[in-house]
Amino acid sequence: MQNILIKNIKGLAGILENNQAALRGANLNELQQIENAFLAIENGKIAYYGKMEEMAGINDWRNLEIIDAEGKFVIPAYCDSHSHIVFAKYRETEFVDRINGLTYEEIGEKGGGILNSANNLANLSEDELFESAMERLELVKSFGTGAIEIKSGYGLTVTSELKILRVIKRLKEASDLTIKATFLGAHAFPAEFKENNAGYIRQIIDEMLPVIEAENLADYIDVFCERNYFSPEQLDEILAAGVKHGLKPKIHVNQFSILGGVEIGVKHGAVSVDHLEEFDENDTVTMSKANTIATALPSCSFFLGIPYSPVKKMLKNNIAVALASDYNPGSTPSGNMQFVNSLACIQMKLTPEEALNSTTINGAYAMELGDEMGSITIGKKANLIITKKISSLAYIPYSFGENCVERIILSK
Ligand SMILES: N=CN[C@@H](CCC(=O)O)C(=O)O
Ligand SMILES: [Zn+2]
Repeated sequence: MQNILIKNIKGLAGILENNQAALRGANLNELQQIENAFLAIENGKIAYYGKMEEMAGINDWRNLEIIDAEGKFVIPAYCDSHSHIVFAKYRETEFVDRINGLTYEEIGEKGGGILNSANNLANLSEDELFESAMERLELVKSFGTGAIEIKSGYGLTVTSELKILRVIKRLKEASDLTIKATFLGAHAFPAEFKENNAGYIRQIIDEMLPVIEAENLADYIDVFCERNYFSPEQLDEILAAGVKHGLKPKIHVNQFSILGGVEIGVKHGAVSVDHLEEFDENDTVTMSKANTIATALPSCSFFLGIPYSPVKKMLKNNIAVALASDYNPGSTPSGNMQFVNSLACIQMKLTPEEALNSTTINGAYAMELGDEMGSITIGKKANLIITKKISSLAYIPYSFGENCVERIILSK
């Protein structure tokens, strides 16, 4: 990567030195900023930054791309810690079904939903899945995403789950985004295991996990713990097996109902527990004492018309909160993290600063990438957004639907 000097930056925001963990409570509202700044990138890393008048520090001007960012902001690229972007087809017919009165849960019960996506995916080749997922990665990159977690979960057979994870492994190599892979074989019970749940769980534990470990196909294990999907007991069993195979949990819990999944995730050392549209006092107590990050997915609430996760209350209780897209064909057909910031402010009442920190540094920690990216920090990877000319940082969530990103700089 060529060395880069960005000069005349209107506002360099998201500066964070000497930080070692996800931000909590009032710290999430702190967004350190330098006006009229410069930032220098050497060998893909943030080498120096400061006020324009301090720019003399740079001594090697050879092989240097100079970017004039007058009127523009430089912020960390978004870290999207929850997505399902390897899928076969969008599901807009279910969208129309919902407009006509069916609920997301009723569509799932009729064999639509996740099972529909699994049927669509079964016949596609690894190459076809790779091509469409690469296009989605380019799309989210254009909206400012620099790192993303991608789940399997639309396979639901040994062959198809491994196929998806092999696609994600190829994406990790081919894309300039930083990618983490999550095994979500426990996304739904396939129709043939409807009466024999234990049989499918045996496939996950005895046939999928050993191959995943042997081929190093995943970083995390996920389970959709929900009524009609996986019970708390099944969650417990699958997480224990995943941990034995070296995978840390990052799980789907409390989307529609509270079944005790948060506590089980924390017990197994989950990096994050995700969704949390439903969240009670027990969950609050558990999460305020845990290192586990609470990841909310406001675009899913927006699209399905379900409650927004009570993140403002979580912040008051000192819980580490991240926000992610949940990009998938069923509940969230968008991976636009600027829109996530808009919903965070408009619907969840976060400040623009809290929203930005939740989608950058805390998103990075929710993928165990907090030491490498997610903030403007000397020595971190230069994963940055240069905005268009905008009046203030609050303009980004305020101008929902607009793309405020002019350029994204990424290094892996
Ligand atoms: N809720 C479970 N999984 C996905 C949606 C899956 C689908 O509808 O295809 C989610 O996180 O929202
Ligand atoms: Zn999800």
